[in-house]
Amino acid sequence: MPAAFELTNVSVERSGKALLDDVTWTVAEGERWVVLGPNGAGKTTLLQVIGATMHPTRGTVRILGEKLGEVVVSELRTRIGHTSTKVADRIPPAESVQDAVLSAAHAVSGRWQEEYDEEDLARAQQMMGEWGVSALAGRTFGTLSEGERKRVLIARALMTDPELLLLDEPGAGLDLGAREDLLASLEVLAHADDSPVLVMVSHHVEEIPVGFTHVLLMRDGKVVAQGPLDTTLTADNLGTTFGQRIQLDREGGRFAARRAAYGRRANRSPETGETA
Ligand SMILES: Nc1ncnc2c1ncn2[C@@H]1O[C@H](COP(=O)(O)OP(=O)(O)OP(=O)(O)O)[C@@H](O)[C@H]1O
Repeated sequence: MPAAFELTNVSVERSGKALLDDVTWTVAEGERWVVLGPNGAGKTTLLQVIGATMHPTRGTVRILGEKLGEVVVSELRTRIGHTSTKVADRIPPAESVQDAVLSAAHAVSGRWQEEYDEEDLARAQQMMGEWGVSALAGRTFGTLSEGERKRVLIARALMTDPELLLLDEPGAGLDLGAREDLLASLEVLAHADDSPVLVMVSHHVEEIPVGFTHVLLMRDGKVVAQGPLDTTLTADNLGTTFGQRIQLDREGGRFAARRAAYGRRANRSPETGETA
């Protein structure tokens, strides 16, 4: 499989602080990754580098066959869908949901005088349908609940049929039902053959949709571990990432984690549930 993106010895420094510290990471087409780590680990910074909205201080970044520093980033960004609170903040509260999705076709956050054709409108309506927000098409973005907003942002991110989709904490702020609904939709996306490469940032293993294939664990700007979910998402690796002894359980492809009880062995087999 060709690489969707490739980071080699990437560091990002700001105000003398290493936000990313020597990160090397390759993601191939067809893979679905989750990036986990505590607050301040550098997850959002990492997504900004992959989304071509931040340049590294050191190292090499290749995204969708293009090398950062040698490519017109505005063109590269049209091939990448990105959802985050920053993207949400750029959408005017008075923008209709339909225009919030449609305007992605011109990579603008507020519809103004751009021209949209029938194809654009059909695509926006299809995306709103697939993400369950068609009934909200006429509502203003500023009046949406957090769960509705998250779905509209994903519909918008998929509007341009991107090759790479970056989801920064899509489950944050959602109630149990809204989270489970979103996970079910992401599970469908993860299993679809024509889906883009997916990279999702989260704080919680409970938010990993079934169908995701790989995990990257971060702490203090560094990679703690990376690789296939089955072998890399272990209690030991989570413990190192979050600085605690962790008990990890897995059932039906979903994960659950909590602090390990004192004296208990933290490593529980994800397959059998038995402690090792
Ligand atoms: N411009 C900057 N100057 C200095 N420090 C910064 C700058 N931008 C971010 N940071 C710091 O870099 C660290 C990594 O930030 P980042 O937002 O990438 O972490 P994160 O893992 O996404 O955190 P969270 O889970 O809380 O969203 C944080 O400690 C943050 O305060």
